[in-house]
Amino acid sequence: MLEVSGLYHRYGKGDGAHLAVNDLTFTVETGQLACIVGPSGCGKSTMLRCISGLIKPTGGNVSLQGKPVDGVPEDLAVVFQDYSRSLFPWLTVRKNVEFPLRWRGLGKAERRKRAEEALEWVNLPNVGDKYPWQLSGGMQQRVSIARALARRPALLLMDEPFASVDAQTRFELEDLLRKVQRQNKSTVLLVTHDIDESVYLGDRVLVLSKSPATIVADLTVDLPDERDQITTRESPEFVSLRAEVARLLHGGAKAPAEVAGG
Ligand SMILES: Nc1ncnc2c1ncn2[C@@H]1O[C@H](COP(=O)(O)OP(=O)(O)OP(=O)(O)O)[C@@H](O)[C@H]1O
Repeated sequence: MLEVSGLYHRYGKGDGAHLAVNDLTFTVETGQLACIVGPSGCGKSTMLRCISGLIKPTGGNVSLQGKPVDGVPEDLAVVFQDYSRSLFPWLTVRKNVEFPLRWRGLGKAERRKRAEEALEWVNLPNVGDKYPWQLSGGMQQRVSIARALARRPALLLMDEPFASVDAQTRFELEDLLRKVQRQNKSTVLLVTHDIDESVYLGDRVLVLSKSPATIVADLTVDLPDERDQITTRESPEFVSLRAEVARLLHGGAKAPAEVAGG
């Protein structure tokens, strides 16, 4: 579904240049929930901006469904951390979810149907007529997720989507995301700096180095598909994987053969 090859990005030129992303190579398969975890400031957002076509990388290639990404692809949706700035406060929740569908040429009835359906997926069937500012932070982020899913994107990119909500809401949103992702067989690439979250959510965890970001490990999360915030997090497999990711993030190297994409 997604192929990233030798991705490299440098901001600026000459003495003031800053290398943010260095030679990233990985793929994400259809229906997979892949998490990328990396230290603060390592270049995660830069990588996502390159993948989403918002910025043109200095080097390397990104392709989605076999087509090179050059500009923002129609088949891609992004959910950002800051839900309060991504929803339009003057539109109702339903209109917010319908909004991107207008540009896909869908008629009014189809837009309405898709918006209602997506709001059901995120357990918000009765808030269509409310405005975003009448909802809690967690509910607003669920609306953002519904808006992204209503487009039925080939790839959903999520940039620290649960970093601005309280711990309890974060757990609820994590479970909701896994449920909806499984149900719709969505392909998701989620970036986080939270080790536990990456292991709990992911089918895979890609670990990034300190700046400039490069991949230090690509780990398969061998946990049961059905996950639970208490029992999964207590399981020996979870604890061991979390320790492995923490070790890698703090500079421990992994054997080259275990690093996907070289
Ligand atoms: N537009 C820009 N111009 C110049 N430098 C930039 C720009 N955007 C980001 N950087 C620099 O590139 C590096 C990586 O930034 P980026 O935001 O991609 O990291 P991040 O891992 O997403 O950070 P965080 O975890 O804090 O969100 C940082 O040193 C940052 O200062």
